[in-house]
Amino acid sequence: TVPRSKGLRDAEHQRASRIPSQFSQEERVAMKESLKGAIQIPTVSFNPGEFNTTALAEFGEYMHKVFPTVFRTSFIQHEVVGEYSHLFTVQGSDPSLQPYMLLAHIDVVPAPDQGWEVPPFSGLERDGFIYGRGTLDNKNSVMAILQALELLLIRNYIPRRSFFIALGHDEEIVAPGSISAGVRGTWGSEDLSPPPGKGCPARLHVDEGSFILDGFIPSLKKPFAMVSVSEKGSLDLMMEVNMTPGHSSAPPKETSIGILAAAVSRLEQTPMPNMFGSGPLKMTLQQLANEFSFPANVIFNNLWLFWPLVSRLMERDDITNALVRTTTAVTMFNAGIKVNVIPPVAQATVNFRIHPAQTVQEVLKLAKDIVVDDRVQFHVLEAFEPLPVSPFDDQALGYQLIRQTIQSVFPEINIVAPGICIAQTDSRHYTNLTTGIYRFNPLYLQPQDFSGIHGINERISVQAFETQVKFLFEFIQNADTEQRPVSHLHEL
Ligand SMILES: CCCCCCCC/C=C\CCCCCCCC(=O)N[C@@H](CCC(N)=O)C(=O)O
Ligand SMILES: [Zn+2]
Ligand SMILES: [Zn+2]
Repeated sequence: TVPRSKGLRDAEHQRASRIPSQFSQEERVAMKESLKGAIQIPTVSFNPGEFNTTALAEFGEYMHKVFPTVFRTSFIQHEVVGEYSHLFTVQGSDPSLQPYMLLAHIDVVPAPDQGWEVPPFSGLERDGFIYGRGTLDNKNSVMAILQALELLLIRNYIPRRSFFIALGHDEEIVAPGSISAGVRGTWGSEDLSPPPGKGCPARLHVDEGSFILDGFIPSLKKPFAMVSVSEKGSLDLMMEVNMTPGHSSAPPKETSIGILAAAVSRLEQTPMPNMFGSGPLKMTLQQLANEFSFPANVIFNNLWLFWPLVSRLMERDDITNALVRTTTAVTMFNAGIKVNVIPPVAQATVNFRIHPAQTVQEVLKLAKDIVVDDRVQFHVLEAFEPLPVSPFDDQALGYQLIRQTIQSVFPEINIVAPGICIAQTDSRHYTNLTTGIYRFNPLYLQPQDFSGIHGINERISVQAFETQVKFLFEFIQNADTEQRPVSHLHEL
């Protein structure tokens, strides 16, 4: 008999053992209640080393409670890393298949009650939405990943391809990241080659960092899925002015506050150069070109001619502006000790998000050239370069797995395009592990929803969360493909 081709056997195997992503009403109610419970635990991270450790510990116990099958399955190893991060190793039946990693984070940014329609840690459901800090960034992913795995295990699923689930507790802190440090600790130090029996380090990461984008570009009526294949760099710059304090009844021409305020104002009034045309954005727009209505479709199909117009139009909106340049955000200003004392010191912190066409050093020099005042001292608090672009061609197995799952779970979406994450994610800590780092949250995002991320009234629809669980339920099974990276195939 003629042996079946591996591909055919693989497809047949996939179909034969496929578990349909259909959930009972009881399971659907349980999953949304589990998310609500997660939101109610205030796992806030404030500054390096400043976390709500009580809440983080409570969250660890909560996961055991709502996902019992995950924790009692023999081929799943659970490790606590850095006291409050969690690393799950799900051992597949075919150790020859390179594993992948699903990333999410447990911690959330603070959320003062002010402006919220419901208390930010209530997890209340209103009009089909679950409200709360972390519903989009990023407890939805934490809970969806574990929920999908729990539902698969209940249905006697055994993965063929191993995978890791890394749930960090300090993603919102701009710092080395405990879970990635913990992964290094688990798998070995620098080269991240694991000790024997630990399996290969992951070759594909899926993390937060993009969505199915709906309504972000005028004249693009249809939503499209943008998979972030890179992310911007970041520079946290503290500027400081020191002066001799004194009695405010005889003030100098300029105080430290006045000098620094003028410097900060110059930075705000002098945007960094528009870098449109370099980086993933142009690829994103070229893939979208035919989705635009006339005359936009002509413009986006001829960016060689119309790029000056497009780059100017993208500057008008804060979010698309973030795609074409390094952004400058003055986020902190501290000065003054008393109303009748000349302030001895003024400090301001500026958060730059660096466009992939620039480097930390270039931005630092540009900032100094804009400030042009030797009385202003520059202190770099934290900085990292824009990330490399992950492969997204037809041979990039990781990207294609995501695309395949998007098309099966969101059949109405006919464009999946590579893009760049305008924010940062923990995935940057894994660049020495793999080139296959992708950022995608399988849910629709509209501009008004984006304002909830780190803002007020962050919320996710019950339907969107259920679909996110479905996506992961499908993705984990899709990853069981036997396809292996061969010479012309990128590693996972
Ligand atoms: C051409 C199409 C238009 C594209 C519009 C993009 C819309 C925005 C989409 C996604 C943005 C991602 C936001 C979610 C991820 C945020 C992750 C986060 O908050 N990270 C923090 C932590 C930083 C760190 N760990 O160092 C941050 O970025 O500050
Ligand atoms: Zn996040
Ligand atoms: Zn965040």
